[in-house]
Amino acid sequence: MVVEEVRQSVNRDINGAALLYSLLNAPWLRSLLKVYECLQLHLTTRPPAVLNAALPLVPTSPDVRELQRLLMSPHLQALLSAHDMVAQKDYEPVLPPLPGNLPEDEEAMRIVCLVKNKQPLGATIKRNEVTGDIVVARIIHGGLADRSGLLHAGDTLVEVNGIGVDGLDPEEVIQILAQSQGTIVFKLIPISDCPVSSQTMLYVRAMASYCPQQDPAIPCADAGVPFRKGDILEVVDQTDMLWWQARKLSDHSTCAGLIPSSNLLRRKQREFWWSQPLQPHTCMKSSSQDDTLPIDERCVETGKAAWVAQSDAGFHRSFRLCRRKSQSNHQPCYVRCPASCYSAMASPYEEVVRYQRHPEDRYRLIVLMGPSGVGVNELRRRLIEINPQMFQGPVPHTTRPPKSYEEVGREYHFVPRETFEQMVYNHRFLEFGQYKGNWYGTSVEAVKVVLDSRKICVIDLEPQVIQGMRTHELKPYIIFIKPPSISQMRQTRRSARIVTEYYTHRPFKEEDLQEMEEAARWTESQYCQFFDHVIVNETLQDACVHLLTAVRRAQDEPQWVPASWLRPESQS
Ligand SMILES: Nc1ncnc2c1ncn2[C@@H]1O[C@H](COP(=O)(O)OP(=O)(O)OP(=O)(O)O)[C@@H](O)[C@H]1O
Repeated sequence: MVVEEVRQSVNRDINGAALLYSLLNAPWLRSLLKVYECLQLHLTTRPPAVLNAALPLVPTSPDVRELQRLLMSPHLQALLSAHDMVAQKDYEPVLPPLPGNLPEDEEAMRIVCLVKNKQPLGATIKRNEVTGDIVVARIIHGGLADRSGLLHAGDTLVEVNGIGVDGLDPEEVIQILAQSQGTIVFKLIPISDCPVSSQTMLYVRAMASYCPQQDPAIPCADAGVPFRKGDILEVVDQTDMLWWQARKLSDHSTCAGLIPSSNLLRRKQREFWWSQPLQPHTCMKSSSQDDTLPIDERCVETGKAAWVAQSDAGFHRSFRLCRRKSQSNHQPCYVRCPASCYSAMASPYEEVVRYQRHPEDRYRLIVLMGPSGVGVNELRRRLIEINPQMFQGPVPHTTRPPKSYEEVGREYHFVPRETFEQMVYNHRFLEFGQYKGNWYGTSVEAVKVVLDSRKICVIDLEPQVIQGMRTHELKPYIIFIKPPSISQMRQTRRSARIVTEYYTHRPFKEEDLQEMEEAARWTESQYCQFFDHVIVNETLQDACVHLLTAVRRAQDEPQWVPASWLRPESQS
């Protein structure tokens, strides 16, 4: 502009010196030059802080330099720019204008507009039995209505999308809601005392399965959360005595749903149990009644050759009850027992917490379980063989006299019968049984000895003993070894040998495979809630790798465990 002005002045033949003088004296040019000088100065020297509060912002401070660096980093710049984009966005659709015919007592009314997207509304309604009004019964945690913060349980509906709900059934109101597209406009009388939400953050493991679609008592089946035994649930609201709100951890859903409260589920379990035909609980029968059955000494004895050879490696063929039934007419107890003869009725939800073993803590006990013949012993043996310095089995107790090649405390702890009985009386055995007049058992102390020696104790147990061994002392990590499909077993078990009742090894027969599959299915249906991990034993090599990985995870990664294990006063 200056140049242009001078050019025009020259064209008009005006005294150039006078013009230049007046130009340089022009206040705007002087100001401009001052600004320029200041900028030049600040390029070389940093400005001092004007206020004391601004002192920490002087760029020489390392904090400020770091902040500057952080703010300049591309991902933060991207975040800020994303924020700006969102902040400037005009949201669609535009809500309709408020209805003109607002009632006189508009103070008591509230107009709520919600934009319906693909999610359900997340609220249930019911009729107030006394007044006949349609009221909001429940707001589902994390749902559309909850996130709006505008609807509350107890609000009385007056209109939905301009249609008065007076005299309508809740089902008819639901129809209006279901048919509405885009926005839903509620006219409602808000509840006077908005109840304080009693949101809890409780994690539980379901000990029973639940299907809302099959429960006629649930207030709204669509709002129900189906779950299976063993699922971890995050309970977010226990306000209602009967229906809690929870979400399944595996669902990654933000919206919760309805689950029966602990008391209600227990009641449902009991009702289900009583509705079942009466069946004898053969699993409760004392094993000592029949000396030929309770313990199959083949399980204890047949591994003898391998055992002695490998005892340096710390491997014992473990002691187990009733692994392979004899040729008697006894049915295995699982055929007769109703599914509900276990503890789910006592506490259908088990409170759980995330537990990560501290490197200084004892290792968690590793428990392998599986139907007879599936390969539990084989996998245990291989695991110990891989690293005998790390893995070890507990030494069992017996009342039988030692054999010539046996060493006290190596193969067995040989104890008198009275001692054994005293140990039984004091609940010192995880598992015990009798065979041919002698008692055998695996004691808690034997397991603790291994754990105290900073080794990982690997043991195989029958599922019936799960309840008793789930203690904070042992913190067992239970791995279920599952058979693959029968056709895969036919392939993989071609050269495998099954231990039979006559001290012999013979090839697997078709009925062995079927029995194994059936037993696995039954065990899983009854006990899957206790399984921390399941390994399908198709090929031994793969199963071994999976087992090693699972054992490492159990010791080094966070796992869900019963909350009672971590309470110091726990007597679990
Ligand atoms: N994945 C597999 N592939 C081939 N053979 C296998 C596999 N797993 C196990 N076996 C073989 O099957 C036979 C039975 O295994 P194992 O003795 O470990 O069974 P178990 O589960 O301990 O049952 P039990 O206590 O009744 O003996 C063994 O000969 C074993 O080597």
